[in-house]
Amino acid sequence: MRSMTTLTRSEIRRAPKVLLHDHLDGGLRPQTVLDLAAECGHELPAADPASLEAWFVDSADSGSLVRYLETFDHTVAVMQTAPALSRVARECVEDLVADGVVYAEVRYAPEQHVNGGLTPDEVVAAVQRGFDEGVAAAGGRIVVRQLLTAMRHQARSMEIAELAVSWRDRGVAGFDIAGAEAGHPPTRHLDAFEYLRRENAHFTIHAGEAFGLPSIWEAIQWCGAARLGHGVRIVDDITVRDDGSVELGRLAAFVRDRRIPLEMCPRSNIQTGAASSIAEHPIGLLTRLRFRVTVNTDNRLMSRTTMTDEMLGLVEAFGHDLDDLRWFTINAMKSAFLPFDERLAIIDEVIKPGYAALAAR
Ligand SMILES: O=c1[nH]cnc2c1ncn2[C@@H]1O[C@H](CO)[C@@H](O)[C@H]1O
Ligand SMILES: [Zn+2]
Repeated sequence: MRSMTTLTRSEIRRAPKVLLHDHLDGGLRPQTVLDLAAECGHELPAADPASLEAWFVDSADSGSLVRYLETFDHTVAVMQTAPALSRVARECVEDLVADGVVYAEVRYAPEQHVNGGLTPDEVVAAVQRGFDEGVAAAGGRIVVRQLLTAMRHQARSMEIAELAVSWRDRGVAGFDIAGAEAGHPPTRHLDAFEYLRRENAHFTIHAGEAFGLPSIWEAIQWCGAARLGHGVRIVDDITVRDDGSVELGRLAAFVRDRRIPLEMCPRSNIQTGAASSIAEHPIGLLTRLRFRVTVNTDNRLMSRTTMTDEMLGLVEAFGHDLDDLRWFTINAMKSAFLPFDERLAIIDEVIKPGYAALAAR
């Protein structure tokens, strides 16, 4: 896997990338947070973009998911009007295009954006407007879809699931639950997941990040999740012996056998304490064991990251080459909540030629 010459940041940036796990309210530009806070009169912990960015990163660097999530109070507070939501969505697309992302599913919780009087439906419309503007300005270099998240400690998942179904042909590709994991098992929202299954709708579940195997097991075997948000704790069901041999427990074997995609977010996991460093992150083992691993950003603001940074970190820690990055990217595109023919078209017409062009240099 170690190539003769290590990939440079600029090569990785130019490589086509696919992003399945990115939070809209975790990816704002610091200057935008400042502008929107000034407009709505929200008080922030810092007054210039550099200090504000440092505040988000330092506060998120807490070693705990619960404290990591507290930083979202400030981003969510400034995303309460249609123009604010559209601006954040448009800039998100611009930033992903600059990062070399060719397909993205961006998630957020509509129920958190109704404090200014918008209905959840108006929230989704405002975000879609921003995505459409960003995609049009990028001249078709990216395809973007929304994932609607319900907060796992709240009780609005059924309503948000219905919203996802009502928007499914207008830019929403699926559904998710997020928020503090411990004490809020996915089965609390079983009615929403059962409804989505009856509707032939797609969903992923944040599971196995701050809590272990029971959460992953419920997400897959009770709720029917098509993908796992993070899923890092699946390593608790894998034994690596001193002689290097590996044994998978039944759940880990099921996840690998069924090719259940893992939406892995290495830098975010280091901040929340789910992993201690990139080199020690379970993504190394899971990649070696050929789980369906995908690489993601989670929260570009709080983790001061991009897809290029995430992949560069993996290249540095594990010696990955262009073929490995292509493997992560095709894994992700195969796992997208987009119709099969559209996934195939992006793989054949964008991803494969993009990597071939880079390899030929
Ligand atoms: O890594 C994560 N784990 C669990 N929840 C998260 C993570 N990142 C963000 N959110 C939560 O998802 C909401 C909607 O986007 C955010 O407001 C945040 O509370
Ligand atoms: Zn997440």
